Amino acid sequence: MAIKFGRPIEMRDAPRRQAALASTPLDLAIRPRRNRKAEWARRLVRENVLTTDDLIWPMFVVDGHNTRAPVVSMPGVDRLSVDQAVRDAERAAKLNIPCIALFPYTEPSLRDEHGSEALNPNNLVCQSVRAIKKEFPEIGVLCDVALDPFTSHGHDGLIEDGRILNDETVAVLVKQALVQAEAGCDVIAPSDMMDGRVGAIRQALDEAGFLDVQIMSYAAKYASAFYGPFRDAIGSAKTLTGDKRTYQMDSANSDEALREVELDIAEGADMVMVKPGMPYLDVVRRVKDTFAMPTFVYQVSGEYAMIAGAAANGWIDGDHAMMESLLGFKRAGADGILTYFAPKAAEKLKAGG
Ligand SMILES: NCc1[nH]cc(CCC(=O)O)c1CC(=O)O
Ligand SMILES: [Mg+2]
Repeated sequence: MAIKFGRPIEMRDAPRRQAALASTPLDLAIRPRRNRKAEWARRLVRENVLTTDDLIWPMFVVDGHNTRAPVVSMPGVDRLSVDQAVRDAERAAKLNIPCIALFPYTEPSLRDEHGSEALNPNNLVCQSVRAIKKEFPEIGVLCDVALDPFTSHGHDGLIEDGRILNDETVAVLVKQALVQAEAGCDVIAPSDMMDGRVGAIRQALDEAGFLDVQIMSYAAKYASAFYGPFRDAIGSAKTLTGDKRTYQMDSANSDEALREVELDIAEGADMVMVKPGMPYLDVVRRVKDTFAMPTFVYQVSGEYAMIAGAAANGWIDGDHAMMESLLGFKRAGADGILTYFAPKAAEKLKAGG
């Protein structure tokens, strides 16, 4: 039979209506449904799996004690005081989740034009890293490097006359990364999209003796509407002036993503990331196929909100949509996923999927 992913030539003029109504079996040698006939058969031919080893759990930390403050636009996600972040780190450790990621809600009084609080060795992120590593040294801790949680204008870098300054920002990010490494952070994750920051951070880490601190670069990070709930969570949504399109990537591009990733690898990134996730699965696939690097994807706040919000309204099966979306990242070639669903997914996997 002449067939190449389309309708077989021989079938082109076949009387389809007659075949559909016929009571005799179709003369089909090939019936793809056979391999789907039972759960054991589906398991046997399954091409991709999601495991707990694939998960990184992003958490939001806030000042206070014994506090869990819900993020309204992310049903099921709270801002945690440091003591509670330690409790969730314990939950992560018990679930065998390899790594957690920390993002601060900075008090508005501590935000300024230069994001100075980012360099405070006792800021919320550093406090959390120390507290978590002290009790659970075996869990990986990743810290985001960018100024947006700390700036009064909500941008990831320094501004002059409405322009985000690249090289001046990189100099500050290097200091931020060193402060985090000093606190005990295992993975530095620059999310700012300034040019040249991976190389500058790698050099500074090495000079300071942090040879084993890894860099996971947000290499292909797009200017996305899907970051909205995250900006609610860290409190930058209301203050952000303008948008981030002069540094984050244009959604229309994927060749450019390969150039960005290539640069970050050359500058010393140990792992690379594509972000957001679901609208950019093609980019994940291209990056993985092109560079064969440890490739991560961030299922961002807006993606989480779509699934969790629809599930809360009874519009979709939340657990099923969660697992389907995570498996989609694996199918696209991702080695791991940053997702707010991490604890829920890990619990489901532990219970047998
Ligand atoms: N540079 C900060 C940063 N790090 C991670 C996210 C988004 C994560 C999410 O939406 O879940 C952002 C937001 C942004 O760039 O505006
Ligand atoms: Mg870059």
